[in-house]
Amino acid sequence: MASTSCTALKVLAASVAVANRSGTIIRKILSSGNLGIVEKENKNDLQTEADRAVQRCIVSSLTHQFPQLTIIGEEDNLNEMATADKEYLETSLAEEVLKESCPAEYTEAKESELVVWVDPLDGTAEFTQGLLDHVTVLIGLAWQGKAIAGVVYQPYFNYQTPGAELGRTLWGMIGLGTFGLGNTEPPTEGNIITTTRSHSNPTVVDSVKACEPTEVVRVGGAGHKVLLLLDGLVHAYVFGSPGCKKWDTCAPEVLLRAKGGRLTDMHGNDLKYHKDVQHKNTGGVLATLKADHDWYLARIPESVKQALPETQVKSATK
Ligand SMILES: Nc1ncnc2c1ncn2[C@@H]1O[C@H](COP(=O)(O)O)[C@@H](OP(=O)(O)O)[C@H]1O
Ligand SMILES: [Mg+2]
Ligand SMILES: [Mg+2]
Ligand SMILES: [Mg+2]
Repeated sequence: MASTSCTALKVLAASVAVANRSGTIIRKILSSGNLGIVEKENKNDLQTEADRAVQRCIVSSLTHQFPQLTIIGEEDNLNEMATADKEYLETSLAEEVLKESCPAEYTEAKESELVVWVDPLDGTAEFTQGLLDHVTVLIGLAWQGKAIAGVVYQPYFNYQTPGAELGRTLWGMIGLGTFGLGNTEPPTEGNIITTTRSHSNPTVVDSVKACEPTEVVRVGGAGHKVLLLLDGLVHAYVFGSPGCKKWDTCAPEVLLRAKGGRLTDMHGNDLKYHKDVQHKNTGGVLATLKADHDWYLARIPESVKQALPETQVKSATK
């Protein structure tokens, strides 16, 4: 099989398997009733036992199988202990990924050149408030500074539909496509914009307003907001703030771009995912699937752009 010699596809297959395993961990912790909530930088920046356990699971599982990867996760101080964490070791590879052929441009990508951006639980604020379908697990793979593959796992998809299967896995690779989706056609009328529910500020408000929405959908999670685009429920995701990080955007960006969409900062620049890049997406986030991305870019006020400088990379050669 062509895929067996493609490291990027193998790492993606392992990421899909471990993302599925993460769902079991998150659901078990929520049903235990003890979320172990910790405030990080401020009261709007929370971490739960699910964030910690899932990061340990993902980092230990990927490190065990691919020791030369660079893995950068949201939750600090967990990576070292994760290598010794046998409880959470997931070593399977997702067959549905392995059966695909590696796009020619990635056959040369070496394990030591791949950077994996991990958000063990995106939408933590909403998770603690019981808005469970806002939660996703995000694992994105970057090579030569570009997002090339990723998985978005939504552990509580369908949780309000009795009898329906709980959870869904969406994965993709640039050049291969996005898998696990249904309808992606946007609403035929209006200009529906999704943005943050729990991290708003004046530049967030100004950028949304300038894009002339007919409706604003305020929900949690960068992953969840990109799923709204991919499910054809909104036209654009507009976030005029430096609060989102590379682990929030890497995997969702792949799923969008592999379907022909775009995800840029507020200046229209592509985001960079080199291992030594600044973690914050300082230029904000603008994402579209079928809508005219440049139309939204043209409406972002100069004052917002000035407040959101482009992200710096220490060395763009890695
Ligand atoms: N001002 C801010 N401070 C900290 N994190 C922020 C932030 N703005 C956005 N984020 C992070 O970006 C992600 C999407 O934010 P939002 O749901 O508000 O759109 C969340 O990821 P996590 O839930 O993984 O921490 C959130 O924490
Ligand atoms: Mg967080
Ligand atoms: Mg996040
Ligand atoms: Mg998170």
